[in-house]
This record gives sequence, structure tokens and C-alpha cells, in this order.
Amino acid sequence: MKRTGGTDAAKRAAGETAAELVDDGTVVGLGTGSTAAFAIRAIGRRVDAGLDVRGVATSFAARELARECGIPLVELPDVTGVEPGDCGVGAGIDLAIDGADQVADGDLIKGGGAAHAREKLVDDAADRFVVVVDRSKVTETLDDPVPVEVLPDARGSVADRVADLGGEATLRTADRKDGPVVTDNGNLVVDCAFGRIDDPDALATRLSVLPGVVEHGLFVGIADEVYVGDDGGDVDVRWG
Ligand SMILES: O=C(CO)[C@H](O)[C@H](O)COP(=O)(O)O
Repeated sequence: MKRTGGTDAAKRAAGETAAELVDDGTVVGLGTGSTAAFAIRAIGRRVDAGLDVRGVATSFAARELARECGIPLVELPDVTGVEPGDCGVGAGIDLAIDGADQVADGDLIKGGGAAHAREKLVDDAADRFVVVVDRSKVTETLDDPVPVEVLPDARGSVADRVADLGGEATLRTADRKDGPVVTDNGNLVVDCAFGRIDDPDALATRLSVLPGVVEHGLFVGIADEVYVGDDGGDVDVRWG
């Protein structure tokens, strides 16, 4: 679920500071959401000024914004050495910059924009994953609902299994759409409230093995640094 307390000034500070980390001649993962958008626009301005970079978008929205900003794009298989009929080896993303909905002790809840499946794929593949957030996202422990992308037919069975785990699943709907939110991958999202999550790693493992779960929004041990912006334009680098 989106936390809406942060200001644009704080998001801008985090996003634009992280955009300075992009080196010439590299591949950068482009995150989703309003904070990552500040980074994408800043990278676009650097491209205008001559920066040679290729972007891998984490969502339809990130791709559209990157195109608007003139950032050359490649697809993930283009940087993983995949040949037809082959799995390829490793990934060639140097740096990923992405937002988060909640951060505690360097672990994240993501998926407020329903893009967490592809975000995890890109962010985890990067040599360095920098999270950009405003201060309202940083808490002592994770306790927001965890977005879980599910195959459409699995929404009921996953909700049952989430209840067995002590959680409560709610099918995500949108304000300006009849029916549920459909992800970029054609799936549904159930937001699963567990209250305080004392062991995110254990919960992540339990959610991952549920039949019909495509991806959940717990990002445990994936982030390398978290850039926390404040209203005055300062950025605190944590868990680096
Ligand atoms: O996980 C995400 C999308 O799936 C976003 O990164 C997250 O929702 C943060 O967005 P914002 O910066 O707009 O608060």
C-alpha cells in the first residue's frame, strides 16, 4: 500500500542524489513510483548532457517515463547474455534505483504500484541496488500489508493460505477502474496484512512457496543502501 506522507522535496532529494551515482557506459535499472521518477528525470537530464547509459525499466510506467526523458532502453534478456533457447549467464545491470513503501533495518515492502515482480527481478539482478525514499517510509519494523501478485485463479486459495499464516488478504482494486487491479503481467494483487512482521525472511519464504503466488513485495537482504531524503533537501544514506 502506498504511504502518502512524504513530500515531493524529500522524494526529489533522494531520487536526484541517487541519479548522480550512474556512471558513464553503464546499465541502470529504472524503478517505479514517484520517488524513482525523480531519479529517472535526473538521469534523463544527464543523458541530454551527454551521459551514455542504457536503462532497464521495472514497469510499463517506468518505461514510458524513461522514453519521455530520452533514456535509451534495453530489455533484461539483452543484458543477461540470453541467446534463443538458452538461459544466459548472470545479469549486466550495474546499478538499480527504486523506491519502496516501507523500510525497516534495510528490508523493504514494495508493490504499492503493483510492479514488485519485475522490480524484484531487476533490483536483485543489479550489482548495486539503491533504494530511494522519504523519511515517512522508514520505521522500526515492517508492519504494512505485503502486496502479493497472484495468478488470477489463485486469489481465493492464496487468501486461505495467508489466513493460515495469520494474515488477512484483500484483493486490490483501483479508484478509477471497475474490478481488480491487473498487473503488467496480467495477474492480480492481494494485499496481505500480518501486523508487525518480526521475521521478514521467514515470512518471505512462506509466501514464496504458496501455489499461485507469482511474487510478493517483501525485499529481504536485497538492498545495498537506502537513500532517505528529507524536506530540507538533505539525504541520509543508511544501511550502506
Ligand atoms: O514498489 C513500488 C511500486 O510497485 C514503488 O517503488 C513504491 O510504491 C514507492 O512509490 P512512491 O515512491 O511513489 O512512494
